[in-house]
Amino acid sequence: MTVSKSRAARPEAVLPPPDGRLGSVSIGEVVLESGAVIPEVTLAVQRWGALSPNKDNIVLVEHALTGDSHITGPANSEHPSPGWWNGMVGPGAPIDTDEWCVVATNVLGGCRGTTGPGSIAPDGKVWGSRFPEISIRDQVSAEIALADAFGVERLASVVGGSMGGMRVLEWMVGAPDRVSSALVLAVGARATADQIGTQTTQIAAIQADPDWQGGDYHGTGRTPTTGIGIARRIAHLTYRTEFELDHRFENFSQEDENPWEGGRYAVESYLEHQAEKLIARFDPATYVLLTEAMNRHDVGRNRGGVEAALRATQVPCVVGGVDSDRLYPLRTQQELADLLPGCRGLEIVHSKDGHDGFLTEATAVATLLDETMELARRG
Ligand SMILES: CC(=O)SCCNC(=O)CCNC(=O)[C@H](O)C(C)(C)COP(=O)(O)OP(=O)(O)OC[C@H]1O[C@@H](n2cnc3c(N)ncnc32)[C@H](O)[C@@H]1OP(=O)(O)O
Ligand SMILES: N[C@@H](CCO)C(=O)O
Repeated sequence: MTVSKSRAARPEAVLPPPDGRLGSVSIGEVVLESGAVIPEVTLAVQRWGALSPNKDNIVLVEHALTGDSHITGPANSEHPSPGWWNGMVGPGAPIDTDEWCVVATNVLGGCRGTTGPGSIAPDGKVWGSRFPEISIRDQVSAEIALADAFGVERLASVVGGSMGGMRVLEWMVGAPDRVSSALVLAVGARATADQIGTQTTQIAAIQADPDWQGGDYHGTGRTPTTGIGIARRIAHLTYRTEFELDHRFENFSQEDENPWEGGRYAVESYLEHQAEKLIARFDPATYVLLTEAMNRHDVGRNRGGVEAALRATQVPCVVGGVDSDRLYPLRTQQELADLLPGCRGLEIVHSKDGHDGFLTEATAVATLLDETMELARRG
């Protein structure tokens, strides 16, 4: 991680209020793995629960690809969707906000309050295609800078699934002295060929949309909604399972529609619905940027490879995977569980929902969070 020169002179940042209201924290410049610099980075931050006097009770919750800092609570004027992990955080919840100070950010490159391609660059114009390529490691550099800004030496825990799990791994391996415990869910040590294959296809769909305009569409009145819609439909198929889709939709037609006469299949309508929901809430340029960051995910890069990197961190952790996950198959979590010295063994979430099981299987995920919070208590 690279510390901004200007950061040392900054006054300590103040956490947003403990009721989940959206806050914004400037962390100055972030120097990226590539050597490029983003000069002024602002992170959207939400917080639930009181900070302990010695600032040692923070649980950082990391969102996945299209999530954001709104992990819990209803949709509101600041957030068009309800919290993506509702039920997991709050008084008496698995991450009990009577005990823990829960912090969530919108990731570097995001589109829900954090600096990203749709933000205004220092020259007063939208970043657009000029926004530098980033990595998962860069996203964690920004989060470490945020902890510095709050004067927090060590997180009690960092937890997350999918792209959130990638950031958990980068914390554990890149800053092991700053994390007391972790939950790594539904992710692997590096991107697989299958993931890169489907993800680059999603990027191609967005970039083939004439409204993409080389990534400089912000402010033109044209947005590559068709492209991101197709990307989401492809992605959503990877998030669910063949069995669950066929059980629900078989080869049914959608209600009054007839596929022989230009109508849709039920599963087609379902995927279009998922696409429309994402189109309404997500910037295609962020989708491309974050998807490329996931393609680059490799916790072993410049650390002697995956095995050396994972074996070198002693952070106590829980590793969980979903048995029906075709995108991040269990073998990828088994590798993590085998190589991470702080893991007692792989924990398997049983689900029909595939990769989305880390979002839908509330009871099983709550159990994993309980175990992680127990590790956090041991410090
Ligand atoms: C990391 C993050 O968490 S990001 C933020 C939240 N997550 C996402 O957006 C990820 C994408 N979404 C999903 O993966 C899932 O919808 C989840 C995980 C949120 C919920 O999963 P499930 O509860 O299994 O929902 P499911 O996949 O059945 O989708 C239900 C929706 O499909 C709609 N639907 C079902 N059948 C059809 C159909 N034939 N035609 C059109 N729409 C349909 C339902 O009406 C419902 O709509 P709504 O969500 O607007 O109320
Ligand atoms: N449903 C998740 C999938 C990626 O893990 C998302 O939209 O972020």
